[in-house]
Amino acid sequence: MDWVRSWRAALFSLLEDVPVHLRPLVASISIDGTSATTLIVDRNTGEPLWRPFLYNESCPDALPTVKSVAPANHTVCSGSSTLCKLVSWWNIEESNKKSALLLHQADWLLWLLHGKLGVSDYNNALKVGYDPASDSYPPWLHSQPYSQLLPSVIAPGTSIGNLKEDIRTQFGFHEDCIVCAGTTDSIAAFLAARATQPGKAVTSLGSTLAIKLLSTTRIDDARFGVYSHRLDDKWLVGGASNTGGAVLKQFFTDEQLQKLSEQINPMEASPLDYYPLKAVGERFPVADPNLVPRLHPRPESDVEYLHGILESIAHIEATAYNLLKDLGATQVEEVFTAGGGAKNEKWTKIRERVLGLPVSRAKQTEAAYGAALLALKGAQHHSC
Ligand SMILES: Nc1ncnc2c1ncn2[C@@H]1O[C@H](COP(=O)(O)OP(=O)(O)O)[C@@H](O)[C@H]1O
Ligand SMILES: O=C(CO)[C@H](O)[C@H](O)COP(=O)(O)O
Repeated sequence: MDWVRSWRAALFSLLEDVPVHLRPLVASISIDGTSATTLIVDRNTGEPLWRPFLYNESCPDALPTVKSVAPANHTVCSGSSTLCKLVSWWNIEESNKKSALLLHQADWLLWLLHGKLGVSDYNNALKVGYDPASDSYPPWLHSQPYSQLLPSVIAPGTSIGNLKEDIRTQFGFHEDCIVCAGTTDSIAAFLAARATQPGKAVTSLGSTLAIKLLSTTRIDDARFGVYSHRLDDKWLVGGASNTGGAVLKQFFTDEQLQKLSEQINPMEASPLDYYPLKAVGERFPVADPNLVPRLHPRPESDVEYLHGILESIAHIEATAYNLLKDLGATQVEEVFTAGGGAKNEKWTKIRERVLGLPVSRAKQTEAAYGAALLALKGAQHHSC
């Protein structure tokens, strides 16, 4: 799979999809990307020098080096962190080190639109080691030879520049249309839910299960895959589990999920106890690269099987929220749901019972809506 080509093609096909009469009205554009999806590109041309490292890839070979330079239990001390991907590349690459630049998926796609190479945002840059509290790369990272690859970092939603002229004229966008720094996919989902009070949380039930709780305290603990993203003057505390919709997809189509779910009684606890994963390895609330999926015994009834999987994922979610409480985050009061799993009302009821909290579908469940809100913020700020 040529990921980079397909991402570029998807971006331009989306621009094509904007109705022609609306294009001149677009004031601002932003993009969210999958967190820790990492590209090493040529700093002059922007062309990839290496295949992209995907968000869920692990580079355990780099972990000892990273642990030797980073503070204990720092977010980068996980095999799937962006920094481990960078160090892994640095250790195997011979020739292109001087001309290389690191970008995240959203940074690179935004660069295609604004043309200024080397800009990231402090959400995407967290897992490469950027410190959003001091708004800088820490000295332990700056002193490493591979720090020369790090992009400059600005706040999500900040205007980077105007939409490139060739794209503007090709598609008919306005000459004042700006391109703003983006964020990660699950932060965009949080923004889409418009949860603004500490104690409000968003669980993204997409291919994976990502949790974000708005907290006044910051918590980072790689032992459990817990980290905090900055959201203005507060913290989005949470983590991402490898469980989620991708596991459901292995067994059921979306139509089957809908039909089978209708037959589940969500008030009844399933006796089945699974740890649903697509492959070996978990990030949060247990950080264990060797955790083995548990999806057996499989009952004859597909309804019972699905009930067991949905309930088991709800238990992982409950463990995650309890862990955040134990580590000192603001107490969770209410959970909104985003992503493909948000439409499953039976699952919402199961989760409400297991979590002991009010759970509802977010008004906007698409991360792209959150990216659009960031673009709006950028446009408003730009015009002031
Ligand atoms: N009715 C449903 N109940 C639970 N999960 C569902 C349902 N319909 C779709 N899904 C799951 O939603 C996931 C897709 O959600 P989406 O947010 O688009 O994922 P991604 O994280 O890949 O963007 C699929 O993995 C699918 O199994
Ligand atoms: O698993 C994921 C990819 O779908 C999560 O969305 C991602 O890892 C969450 O990262 P972040 O908290 O940095 O947004």
